[in-house]
Amino acid sequence: MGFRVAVAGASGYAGGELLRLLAGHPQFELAAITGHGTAGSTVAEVHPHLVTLADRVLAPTTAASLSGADLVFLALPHGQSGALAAQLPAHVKVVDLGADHRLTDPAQWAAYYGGEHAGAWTYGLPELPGQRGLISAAERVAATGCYAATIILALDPLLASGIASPDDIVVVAASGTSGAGTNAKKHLLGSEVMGDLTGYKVGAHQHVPEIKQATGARSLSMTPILAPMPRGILATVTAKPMHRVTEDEVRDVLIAAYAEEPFVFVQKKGQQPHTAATYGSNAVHLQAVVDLDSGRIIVTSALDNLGKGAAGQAVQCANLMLGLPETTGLPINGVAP
Ligand SMILES: NC(=O)C1=CN([C@@H]2O[C@H](COP(=O)(O)OP(=O)(O)OC[C@H]3O[C@@H](n4cnc5c(N)ncnc54)[C@H](OP(=O)(O)O)[C@@H]3O)[C@@H](O)[C@H]2O)C=CC1
Ligand SMILES: CC(=O)N[C@@H](CCC(=O)OP(=O)(O)O)C(=O)O
Repeated sequence: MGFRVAVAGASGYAGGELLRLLAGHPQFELAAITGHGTAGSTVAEVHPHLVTLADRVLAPTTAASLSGADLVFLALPHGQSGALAAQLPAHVKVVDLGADHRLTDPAQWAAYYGGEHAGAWTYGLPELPGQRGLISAAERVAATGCYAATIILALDPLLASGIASPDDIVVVAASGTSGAGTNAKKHLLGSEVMGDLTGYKVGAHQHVPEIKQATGARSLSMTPILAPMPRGILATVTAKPMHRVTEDEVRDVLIAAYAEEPFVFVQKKGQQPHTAATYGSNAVHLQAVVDLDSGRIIVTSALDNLGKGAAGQAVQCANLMLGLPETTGLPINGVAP
């Protein structure tokens, strides 16, 4: 039996990637698709790459237009999901791609986002130990942030195994420009982004509390960098080992943590993850080394911010919530070159 799914915020980058995945999903039928300023436009006008949906028209984003679906994906700006989700009937399952329902601590929400805290939902990262069952049983799921997914998947096995200290974790991570959404266009003109690297939100990125909440990290410093590419995140996660460790020991921790995971790939020794290798897929590529000088553990992690970082993650959660095989409709191989 198939399911009817709806997408709110379908004109955005995350919404567009959702439409692309849902159009190829064998068990999902697209019910409503909605936009805000673009309501009334066709998909051809906002996403010319989605030719099989070209004539579909975006409805306004209202509870009434979304309520006919079995499951609704919300791909709206921060602060817009809470009120809308509260108006949806209880029998409609919801996956929120935004941040509104990720944090359990209202004080952390206030510190990093501001405004009223909408309350926490089940956190949508199936690879976290114990989380898959919770997602399967949930009616409402808050999918991960894009940086958060990249970093949590690199860090959690280190902390869960006790091989690394939860204190003094340092992350440097570069993101493609689609991470900033379509509204950032004016500030992300190609002529300004091409040939440039810059840090932003340095020392105060909103995904820090999310990563700490998911992994139990106690102290984490994160430096995000805007990279001149449309998609992809590469994170380097550097942690202090609890005792002297070898590269093989750290790699074994990652390999054991993800042995049964369909979307997480620990690279062969000597290889490093490439963002381009994850484009268009729901895969995460990881590698671990031990720093020759400091002895610190360095895990590098790459994914597609619109794939496993957003739309792919959301579809993975939706599959679980609807009792489908988790990998249904999700590409594992990337697109290259
Ligand atoms: N981009 C990414 O890599 C990731 C994004 N996310 C999250 O997904 C969500 C969407 O992100 P993204 O697609 O990048 O953002 P975009 O800015 O590209 O898209 C935002 C969408 O929300 C709609 N919208 C804008 N304002 C309002 C409003 N006031 N009320 C209702 N709808 C509105 C827009 O409609 P219209 O265009 O018609 O005005 C558009 O469909 C965000 O919460 C983001 O943080 C999560 C992980 C990764
Ligand atoms: C390049 C860029 O600006 N990226 C955004 C990603 C934010 C995002 O998508 O946030 P959520 O995943 O929490 O929804 C940023 O760093 O804020």
